[in-house]
Amino acid sequence: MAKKTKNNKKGHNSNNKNKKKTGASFPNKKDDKKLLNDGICEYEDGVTVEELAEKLGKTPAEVIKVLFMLGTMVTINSSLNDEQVELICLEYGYEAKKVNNASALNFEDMDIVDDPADLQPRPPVVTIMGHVDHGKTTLLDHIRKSRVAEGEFGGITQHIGAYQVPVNGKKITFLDTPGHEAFTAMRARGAQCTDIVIIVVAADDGVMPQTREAVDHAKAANVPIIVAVNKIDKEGADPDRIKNEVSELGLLPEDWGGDVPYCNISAKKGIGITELLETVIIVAEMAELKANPKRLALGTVVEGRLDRGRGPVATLLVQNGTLHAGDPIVVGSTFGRVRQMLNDSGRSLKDAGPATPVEITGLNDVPEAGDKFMVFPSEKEARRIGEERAKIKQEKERNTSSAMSLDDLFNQIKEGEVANLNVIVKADVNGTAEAVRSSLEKIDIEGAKVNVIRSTVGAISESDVLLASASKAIIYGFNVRPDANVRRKAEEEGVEIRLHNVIYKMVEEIEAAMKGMLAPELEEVVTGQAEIRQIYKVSKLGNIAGCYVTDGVIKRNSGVRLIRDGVVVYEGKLSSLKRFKDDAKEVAQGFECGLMIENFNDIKEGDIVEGYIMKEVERA
Ligand SMILES: Nc1nc2c(ncn2[C@@H]2O[C@H](COP(=O)(O)OP(=O)(O)OP(=O)(O)O)[C@@H](O)[C@H]2O)c(=O)[nH]1
Repeated sequence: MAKKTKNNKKGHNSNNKNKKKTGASFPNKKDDKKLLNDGICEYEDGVTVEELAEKLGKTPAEVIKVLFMLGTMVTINSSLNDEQVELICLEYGYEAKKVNNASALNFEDMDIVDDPADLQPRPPVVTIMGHVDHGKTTLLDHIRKSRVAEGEFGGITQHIGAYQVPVNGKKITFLDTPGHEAFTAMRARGAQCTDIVIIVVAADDGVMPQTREAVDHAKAANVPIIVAVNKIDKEGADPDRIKNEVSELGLLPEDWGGDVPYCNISAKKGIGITELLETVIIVAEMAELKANPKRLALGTVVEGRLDRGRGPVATLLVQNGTLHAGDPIVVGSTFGRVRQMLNDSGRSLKDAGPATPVEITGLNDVPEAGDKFMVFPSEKEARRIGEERAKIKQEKERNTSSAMSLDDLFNQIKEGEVANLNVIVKADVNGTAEAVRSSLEKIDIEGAKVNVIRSTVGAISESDVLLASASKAIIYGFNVRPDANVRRKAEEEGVEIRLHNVIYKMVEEIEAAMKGMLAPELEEVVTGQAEIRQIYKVSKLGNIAGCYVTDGVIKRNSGVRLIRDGVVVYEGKLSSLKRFKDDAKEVAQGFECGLMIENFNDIKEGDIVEGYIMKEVERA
């Protein structure tokens, strides 16, 4: 993002409702002046006397007088029509130019083009990711504390969700929530704040599932990666082995001819941290990160919370421009005036330039992490746009749309919108995951290809759903299932999960979708889940599962599958379902039951029995 800051959030179609009256023009004071100097006065539909007067540097009374002289009576709050605006502008020697005001309302989607002369280098924003217990928090804490020792920043650090450290006269901004969940949740909301990702891998452990996930997420976000091999102080630590393992994830070390820097560190003992930070600076310099400190600020919410005493509090990361105390601001669908602005040492600030994290108060409501913010020239305008956005948000929430579904696919291919279908594959065993990946990657229909962004072994997790949502991907589960929470999350995010157990059928399904020939769909409806709590061995019959229905209902005649640790162990039918001694047609949530699965005896306590029926559904 060197010369042009563009947040191109696809799929965020401009909505007619967004084109309603929003008041004065695009909020860049400097540009406003320039436009006036060039002899042009930009205005929007519905501009009021007061707003136009402000733009022209006149008092409302002067503007009212001009119209009065021309025979029209208006008040300070009257909206002006095009002819009236033109007459007033003419009077003061300007040409009136009407601009579409939808852009100010959808400021996330605006092309922000800065004059190259205004651009200045800015600090990088860094996120630390890696497997559980590999030392992310220890590393973040160590870096945070070390800067206190440097004395430059001083004071006690506050946890506001992000902090800055000085390194050789430059600064680095760290986002303080380690792990890829937060990172992906932000990305899913269209917020791309991270410039560099540090992947932490423990030298005594090596590449683990979440290491892979973190690498997938960083790659999907297309940001430079630095690998920090941590815990090198530990006995048995073998940094070279780790380097080998990590490089197999497609992160070829610099000293092996690749472009990924590796740093050996001990977050606990503070070994190698200086080198790591210096590496961040070098990578940042290569990325030529720049911003325009002169424009009105815009950026992203890192955290939002309600403080009892102070009201809504938000941590904002300024990504371009400079935020000033007192600025009128729209944050997501909230608005206000920056009342109090604190840095990560709890110090009050008047101004905050690009890549600075600040905690502010003064908003009318609590925004969400990942929301975008933008400063506007007047509080009135901020209020109007904030209120309009809140209305639109409510409407959107009422008709949630899906991230991507097979049904959408053909239409989008036809319209040339989709060149690649992003897919996440989760499978029960490694061989299958690989086989599925390679079969899918061979599909090529009408130039549209399948792009497998993740293919791993294990149950479908919330992290998969978030990655799918962020990358508009479909999740394919191969002999694995999402649990009830994950299914709910997928519904919330509008992510489609397809479950299969035969590879060629899955390939056929995708090909059919791409060609627009999906057969009437049989949709599986999960009726409920029961947990096996006890096993009764009956010599003549086999194993009876003593279950507790945890969700929905288990029906006698439905299909069932046995799930162990998220993996489907068996699929079949029930051979009996009983409540106490009596046969039951169905048993509902909160009740106990005894059941047997036809031709299957290998049940264990803690296994989940999932009941499902197949229902034919019309395609949209
Ligand atoms: N010996 C040694 N131990 C370390 C080092 N870094 C972290 N640890 C220890 O490893 C454990 C896990 O560290 P955390 O920083 O909590 O790991 P994390 O990656 O943030 O873990 P989660 O927040 O659970 O994902 C703690 O007991 C740390 O003290 C290191 O460089 N050397």
